[in-house]
Amino acid sequence: MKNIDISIAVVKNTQNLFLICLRPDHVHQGGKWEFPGGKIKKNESAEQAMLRELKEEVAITAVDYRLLESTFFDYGDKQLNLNFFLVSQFDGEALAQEGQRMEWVNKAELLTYSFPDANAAIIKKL
Ligand SMILES: Nc1nc2c([nH]c(=O)n2[C@H]2C[C@H](O)[C@@H](COP(=O)(O)OP(=O)(O)OP(=O)(O)O)O2)c(=O)[nH]1
Ligand SMILES: [Mg+2]
Repeated sequence: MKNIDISIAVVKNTQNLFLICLRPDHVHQGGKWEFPGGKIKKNESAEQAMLRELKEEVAITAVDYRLLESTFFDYGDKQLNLNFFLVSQFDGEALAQEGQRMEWVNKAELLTYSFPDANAAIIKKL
């Protein structure tokens, strides 16, 4: 099976809080918390996908951002290439667009939430 390309936005606000959302139960890695993001579409760059997913899922526009890490992770049922961006400035107010639970949490709180295994390394580095 082909690897699936994913873009993820780690959004940090001016109070050093991170934006996280709860994945619905029925999806891959359901019931885990996540950073907004999703699959990169055909003919789209990792950056474009990150910008699109942020708008679609939480209605904000990234202004200042950089690629933190691109990494491969094998879940057994799915193989992913994940591109993690750190968004340090954005326009708009984050609002969950898909009815998902959404929270702003500090670094210490972040460590107490359950994330997909692919996130462990990046969360340690934040
Ligand atoms: N959004 C997000 N996905 C993550 C994270 N960590 C992680 O392993 N994943 C995995 C879970 C999924 O297999 C994949 C993301 O796909 P997704 O379900 O969000 O895709 P999407 O937004 O395009 O959703 P859809 O339109 O296909 O329903 O990456 C994370 O922090 N955020
Ligand atoms: Mg998504």
